[in-house]
Amino acid sequence: MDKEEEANLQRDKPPKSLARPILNHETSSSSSSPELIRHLQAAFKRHRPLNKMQTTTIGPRRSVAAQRQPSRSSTADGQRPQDVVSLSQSLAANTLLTHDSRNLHSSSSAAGGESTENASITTCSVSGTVDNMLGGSFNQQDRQMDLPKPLKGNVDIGSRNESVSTKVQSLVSSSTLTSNDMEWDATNQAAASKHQNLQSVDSEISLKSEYKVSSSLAKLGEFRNFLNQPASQCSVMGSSCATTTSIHSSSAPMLNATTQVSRYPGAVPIPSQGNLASSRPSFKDSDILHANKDVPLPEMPASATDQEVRVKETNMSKQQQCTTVVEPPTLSRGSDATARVPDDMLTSVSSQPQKADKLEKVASSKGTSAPRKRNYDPDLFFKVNGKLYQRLGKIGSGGSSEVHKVISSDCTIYALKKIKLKGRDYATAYGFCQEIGYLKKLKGKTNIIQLIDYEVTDKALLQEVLNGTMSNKDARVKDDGFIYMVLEYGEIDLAHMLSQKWKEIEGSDRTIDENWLRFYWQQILQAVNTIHEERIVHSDLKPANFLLVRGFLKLIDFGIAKAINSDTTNIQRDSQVGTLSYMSPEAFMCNESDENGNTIKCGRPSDIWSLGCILYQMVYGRTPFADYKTFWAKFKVITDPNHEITYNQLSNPWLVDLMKKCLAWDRNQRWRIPELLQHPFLAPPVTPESRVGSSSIQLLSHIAECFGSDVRVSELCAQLKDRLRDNQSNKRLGKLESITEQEQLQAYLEVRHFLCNENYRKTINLSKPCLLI
Ligand SMILES: Nc1ncnc2c1ncn2[C@@H]1O[C@H](COP(=O)(O)OP(=O)(O)OP(=O)(O)O)[C@@H](O)[C@H]1O
Repeated sequence: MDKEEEANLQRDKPPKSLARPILNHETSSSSSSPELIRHLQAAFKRHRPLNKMQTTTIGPRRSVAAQRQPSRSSTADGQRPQDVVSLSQSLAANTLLTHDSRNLHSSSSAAGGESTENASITTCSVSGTVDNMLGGSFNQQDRQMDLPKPLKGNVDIGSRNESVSTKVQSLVSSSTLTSNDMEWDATNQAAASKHQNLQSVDSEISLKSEYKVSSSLAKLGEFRNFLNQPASQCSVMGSSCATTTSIHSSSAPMLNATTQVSRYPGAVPIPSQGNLASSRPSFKDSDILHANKDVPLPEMPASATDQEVRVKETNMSKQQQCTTVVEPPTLSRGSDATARVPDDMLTSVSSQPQKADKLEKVASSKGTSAPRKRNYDPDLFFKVNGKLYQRLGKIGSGGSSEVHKVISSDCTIYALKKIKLKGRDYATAYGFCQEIGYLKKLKGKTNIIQLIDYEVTDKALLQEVLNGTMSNKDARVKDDGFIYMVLEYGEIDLAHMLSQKWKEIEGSDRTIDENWLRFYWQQILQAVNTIHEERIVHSDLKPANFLLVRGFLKLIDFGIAKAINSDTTNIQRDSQVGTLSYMSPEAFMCNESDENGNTIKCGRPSDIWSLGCILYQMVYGRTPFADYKTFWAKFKVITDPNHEITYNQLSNPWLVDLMKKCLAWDRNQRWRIPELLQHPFLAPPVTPESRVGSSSIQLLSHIAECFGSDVRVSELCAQLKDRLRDNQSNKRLGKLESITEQEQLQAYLEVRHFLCNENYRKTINLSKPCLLI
């Protein structure tokens, strides 16, 4: 943040009563990890000093502003926090590091680097708590956390297009174990697993009270248990990687996961392998979204239906662990082991969950204040519908949520979005919950981030959202209510890609590569087209909301999206929404009356405006209103129909035209996406003449370059170019149109035709024309 912005921030600071409270995020594991272990870990993190791994990012995201009220909003949104994960093992002196591609850009802000770029306004309450105009909330983001110990290896995840390289290597070896208690016997995995579960439960109490090595050992057991239970070998698609995991059980269990960049279109199927595969439905087979509806998943029967009860586990959970006998998977020895463990074996709880839950319900209905106990460490895991997800680090915090990078039991990387409902009014919570509805609707759409699983702990709220009713309007959400969304993982967002791109360009005389621009602009258009076709207006389109997944952009964050009623093309909002720099004039004036007395509404054109701002930022490295720093300055200039946006001259005039088509002040003048996809910038009108002529000319230039030292060749090429440019010649070349798909070949043939001319050849002493071409 530069000084000027800082000054602006100070100036515009909202009164305390209006300031958005800083989200009270759950403490990460780092806060609860034993001090001693931390020191040990630090000693082994040779290349990365501990202090560098922890990033503090100032990043207010969206804010709510009363209409026509000055709003304080600022951000350093582009500052994607470090996504550094350390799966460390102090005891074994091994470290597993996850280095997300975002890490590469962690210190960079979004393109343009404007602190106000992502200052935003969001709907806080459908019922209109817009007075809670929010100022910047500064979320400290700690993307680092330590994982249990007996792991060795390293993870290096990067986005494909941004030098993606993903490699996960983890090794669990008995040699890393220092305690007999923890020693793993491949022939007795079930026993060991049970033993470790007990240890982890026992250790939970000691973890909270005092830092002991033994508690870490328990955690270690817990994590090892977690990883060990799924498939002995699985191919996994998630994020950008295909993961192959094999367990070598000849001497000790060895988990060797290699994750490589791959390009798998579509959602995230997990191919089933092994003799137990049938017991575990793939994502394709089972509609995970039924989890909270009519059809319960076989792998998460009762535990999946009542998270509230589950998190209030009493000592029963311990009992469950003691009484549950989980047969270990039949692992064939050697690297080709293909047995797959059903997910319901993931936690020992799931084998007898109903009984436990019932007992617990009884206990709680009698008012028994049984101490809460889980059979997993909440600092290390999230549990969604009975499935555990290991935390790998915080990816980011939005205005309303925190998003974590997690790994599932089958070694797939996901993003887990957690929204805290406590303290929110019902309507706001309802709005958050609607994101699930939209993502469900968009299931299977390849350019939308896919919802893998979800859980809303307030079942009544979810039911209302799914039913499309809101009878409980005045109620408040239950205490400790959470929404969990397990999402496809995106490696890097467009804001960071742009930032990176502009860093490369800055200081050179290069401009943005047009093909790069076309490639991503087309994907952006297609993603937004997908939602517009589903009658959804996103309302918060910005580079940070496009994530790169396996090389393709996908749209995220439907937190403030709205459905368009079937009898209209617009939506009506109760508050202004969006991110300031990308907000359309009508979004600023939503619900006000225009000069004809009509209510101003937002619809698809509002999204088109935002797309125009994104394109402008891609082209120029800054948004169209970047010079206007404060809310009021932006408001004034964006809502002024006479304001002229500055377009610096570009070599391709179509590009300027395209931006103008999106950024027309009058929303009725803006082009729709199907038109934009046909715009000459993306689909240049090619006449046969220009096609053949230009290709030939290019080829000639190339020839001239190759024979640069030979003046005669240069001269010949120059002559040929003139001939090609000649109208007569072009007309003749146009006759070759029948093979239009082979432009290069045509060009080649044409040039060769000229060079076959003996007179020309003579001038350069060529006996055979093919020597030249
Ligand atoms: N599926 C995902 N994969 C990777 N990162 C993600 C994913 N979903 C969200 N994120 C990261 O977390 C951040 C916050 O997520 P999201 O935008 O969904 O939350 P929000 O509370 O609605 O935030 P905002 O206020 O920015 O709209 C995103 O900017 C993105 O960096």
